[in-house]
Amino acid sequence: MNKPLERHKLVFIVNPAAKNGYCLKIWKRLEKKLSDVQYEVYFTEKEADGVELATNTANDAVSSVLIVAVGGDGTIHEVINGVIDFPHVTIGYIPAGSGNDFARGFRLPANPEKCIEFILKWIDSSGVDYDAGFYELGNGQCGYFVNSIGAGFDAVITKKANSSELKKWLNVFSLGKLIYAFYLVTEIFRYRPSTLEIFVDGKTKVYNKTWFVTISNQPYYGGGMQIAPLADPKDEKLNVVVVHELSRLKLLFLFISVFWGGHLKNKEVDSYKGKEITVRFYDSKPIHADGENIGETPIHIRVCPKSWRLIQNPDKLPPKK
Ligand SMILES: Nc1ncnc2c1ncn2[C@@H]1O[C@H](COP(=O)(O)OP(=O)(O)OP(=O)(O)O)[C@@H](O)[C@H]1O
Repeated sequence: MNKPLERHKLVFIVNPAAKNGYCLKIWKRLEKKLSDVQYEVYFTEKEADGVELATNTANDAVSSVLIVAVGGDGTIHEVINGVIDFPHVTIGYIPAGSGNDFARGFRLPANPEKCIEFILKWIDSSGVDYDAGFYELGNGQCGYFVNSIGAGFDAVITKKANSSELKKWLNVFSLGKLIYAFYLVTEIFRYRPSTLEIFVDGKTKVYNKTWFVTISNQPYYGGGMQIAPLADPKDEKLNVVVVHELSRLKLLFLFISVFWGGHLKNKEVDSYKGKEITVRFYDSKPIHADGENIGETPIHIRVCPKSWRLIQNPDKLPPKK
């Protein structure tokens, strides 16, 4: 007989389309590891299903529930948007997407099988409370993010990558994350940097010829780039990084140094922390939240301290910055 869990009801929300359909194969392998555990599983069928399934699961649960998202950063983004501030919900995550920056930033195992073992090992622990960010666009559209928000050039790259046929082919060889590098090189000659006005906790800063600004809860985005090495999802602040006034060639080199966080040494890169941020470009620019395109600037953002809980190895938390 399947073993009932002590603390939690266990529910999986699987995006079979993540990693261009490879996620479903990953799930079939994971099922074998769950043969003596009681659980429910739901599959997303289209965009935003993850939000609805997570909210319904939280509303239906009579007591503590562990909701495990299986997919990429878009899937965990949707699941957390569905259950933020539900005190009886704990989140688990199994990385089965192309980029998997959430797993990197929150120090979860990169291998899906290792990750399910990890979740089953820590399932009856209390979990760890983390911050999220809340955003609101000029048109009133709003939501939460757990990795980062980016406005400007990086959102252009994300937009291209998300609708790319090439990404499907790269995913066949597990190289899907290279898509960001590809569009970085092709779009750098088209993009026009412009003036950014940013309000952080009551102070205003203006940057000329700005390529992009990111507001991060954890350090990684774009498939392993350490854009905000100082971001800490437990410090009740968000990390702003502005890249401005540099040549196209220097920007290319800067993106290489982003993989180890070396870009912060450049005078054209400004990094600081804040709790409440408004971003306005003189001409409106696209925005992504956790790698999903959400609209255009202006955008207002604030930190939501300790607003969701993650199943985590208490000895291996993201380092304090
Ligand atoms: N059944 C489905 N068919 C098509 N799209 C879906 C389905 N279920 C969810 N989606 C959408 O798939 C999108 C991408 O999912 P996700 O980000 O998890 O995978 P990925 O793009 O492969 O990974 P990553 O974001 O880590 O690169 C999400 O925006 C989600 O709304």
